[in-house]
Amino acid sequence: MTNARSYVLAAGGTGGHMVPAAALAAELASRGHHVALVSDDRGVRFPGLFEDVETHVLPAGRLGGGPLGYLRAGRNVLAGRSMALRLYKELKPAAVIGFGGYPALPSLLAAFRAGIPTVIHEQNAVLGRVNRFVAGRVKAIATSYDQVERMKPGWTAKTHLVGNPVREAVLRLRERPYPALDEDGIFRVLVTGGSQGATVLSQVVPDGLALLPVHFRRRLQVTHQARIEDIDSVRAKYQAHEIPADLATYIADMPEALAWAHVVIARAGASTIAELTAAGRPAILVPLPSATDDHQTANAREITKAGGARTIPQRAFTAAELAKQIQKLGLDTQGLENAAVRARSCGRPHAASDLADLVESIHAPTAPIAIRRKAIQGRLAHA
Ligand SMILES: CC(=O)N[C@H]1[C@@H](OP(=O)(O)OP(=O)(O)OC[C@H]2O[C@@H](n3ccc(=O)[nH]c3=O)[C@H](O)[C@@H]2O)O[C@H](CO)[C@@H](O)[C@@H]1O
Repeated sequence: MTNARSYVLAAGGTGGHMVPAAALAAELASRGHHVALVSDDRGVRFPGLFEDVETHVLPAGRLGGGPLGYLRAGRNVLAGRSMALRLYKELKPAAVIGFGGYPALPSLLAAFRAGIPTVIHEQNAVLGRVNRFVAGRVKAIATSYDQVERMKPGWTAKTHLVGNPVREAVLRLRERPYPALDEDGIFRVLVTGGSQGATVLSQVVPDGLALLPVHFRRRLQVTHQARIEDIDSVRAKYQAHEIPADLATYIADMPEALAWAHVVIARAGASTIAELTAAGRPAILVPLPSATDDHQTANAREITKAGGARTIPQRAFTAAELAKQIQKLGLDTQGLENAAVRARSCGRPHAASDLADLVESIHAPTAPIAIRRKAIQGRLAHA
């Protein structure tokens, strides 16, 4: 393939950064390009995402922790940048694509130093810290929402709305109908707190579901992702309430869990929202209040406004409130199906291919190796 290029993807360690990076890696690989991932220890080991991708761990630093913390972080960033420069000599990437998170920073700084074109992708409705730090110097900024807070007017010309790429298996759910729901049939609830789980969902959801009238409670089938330290108490609660529940600290096959869910109770992490809107699943969202710049509340806005989700701030997320919301939803089959359609209407199913198009359009100042060689041979032939 003459236009095969090498690309480096740089992403932080949480699922919110790694999942879209994996979706772009798959899309670029399917176009014949070579892709390498640069991340931290956590990122490269993310379950089920990068088995077929070349991975590199670089030191990175998280800013904060007083003067000593900053010093340590600065040292790590510089060490990571030097290692990335050595890596680029070998890989000769046509572009470096950052997905935010501190582990992405050294790779982007190295790309600036080496004159390699850069693209950043922002998953959230608020530009994250690392992306904000580098946004002025990158060639293109890809966003997931129409409205992104913390952007500067000077960046508009290089900003492209592509959406937040999801896994192929999630995208396929778009063509599957909302699971059949009849008034006395099984009602499936999926509970997920993002890649790290969320204690508040474990504290509130089992007790909230237990408050439902008995005929509704008997219809419930729950899949609940809980943090390791919470899982035993969550299991005990569901058993005590006689609500059938499958529990996991990490749901390995999230596309399948989503496929069957009638309603999803979740945090409002960027990939969770992208998956709900790709598949079209109604949701009750409880944004993480401590998220930087309250970005999860911002992420939840579009799907909530469209009528595909209800957002409950964590301070108001009580068992009684949850029971009220679930009962309202569960008793209105048509309303739930409408909410599924509205959630789906917010999806951006071409995100991975639009982002790959953008990346391919950002050429390195020099052409890819194969083409360059051909051009030199051509020039020699004409000499
Ligand atoms: C706590 C925190 O700081 N979270 C941030 C983190 O995402 P965080 O990883 O918490 O959450 P996201 O919703 O963005 O992504 C979670 C991903 O993990 C997958 N998953 C999750 C649970 C599970 O059991 N199985 C599974 O496969 C989900 O399907 C999804 O693809 O980065 C996102 C993107 O910058 C932010 O929007 C989030 O606010």
